[in-house]
Amino acid sequence: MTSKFGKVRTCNVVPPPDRGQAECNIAVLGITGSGKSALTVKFLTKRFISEYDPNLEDTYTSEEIVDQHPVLVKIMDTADQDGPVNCERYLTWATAFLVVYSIDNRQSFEGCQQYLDAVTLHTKGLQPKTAIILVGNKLDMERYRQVSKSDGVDLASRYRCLFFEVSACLDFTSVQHMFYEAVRETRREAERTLPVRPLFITEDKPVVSLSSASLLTPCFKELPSPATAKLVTVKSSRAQSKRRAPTLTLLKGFKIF
Ligand SMILES: Nc1nc2c(ncn2[C@@H]2O[C@H](COP(=O)(O)OP(=O)(O)OP(=O)(O)O)[C@@H](O)[C@H]2O)c(=O)[nH]1
Repeated sequence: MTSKFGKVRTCNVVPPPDRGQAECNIAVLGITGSGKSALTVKFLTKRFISEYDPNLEDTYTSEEIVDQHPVLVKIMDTADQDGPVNCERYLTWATAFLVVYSIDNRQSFEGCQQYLDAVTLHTKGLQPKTAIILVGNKLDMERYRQVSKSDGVDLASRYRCLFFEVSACLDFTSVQHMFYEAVRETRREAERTLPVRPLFITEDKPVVSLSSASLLTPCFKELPSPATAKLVTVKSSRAQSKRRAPTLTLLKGFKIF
């Protein structure tokens, strides 16, 4: 078929996105002491914080560029004292979950299952699917390891989720990669579930870019303009009744290496 634009053919492509703000809400879960705060802070600041208030539960917002596309990453560093009991606050909020255990603590690994159960039960049948990542933290504690890597792999495959072993006190890149994978998984799922409808496009020049960030849904849309600097903000979720310290003491009360 020809037209005044040249040769035309019918293709199935994803419709152009609406231009809004790309967001990815990541909830970090796991039993106390597994390293949720340390991983969150490492990702946000590239630093390892060794002392913290275990009762804090905060949500952080950071402007990131993932695969050349800007995204507002929101991270809820949860503080469940009794496992996933009152977990509606993050189950309904998150588009991705990091379920963290410590490789030197078998109990923390066993504790992961209740989080994985809660998340998979809540997200069952949801479209787009929710990204879930199992994280074995404290990789630097190899000599005290109580959870083998294959145990982690097996658990992850049982719940069909991604799996990483990292350390909050070693290299930043692998921690960043893990958070970025949560963003990518959310993106991929958003793309996968977009309705496909036929469009006419010319063969002479591309009309619609099929780059990953151009295929976005309302839960994951593009930022209007690229972010130039990393901006991290902190917001109290006020979800945790045991919360004691004010949010903005985040970096004041910590030892930073
Ligand atoms: N060696 C080592 N220690 C870590 C690592 N990550 C965290 N820690 C330490 O483990 C302890 C618990 O870390 P947190 O990040 O506070 O753990 P959490 O899961 O947030 O704990 P809650 O806030 O109580 O829920 C702290 O003393 C951290 O310094 C790690 O990768 N390696």
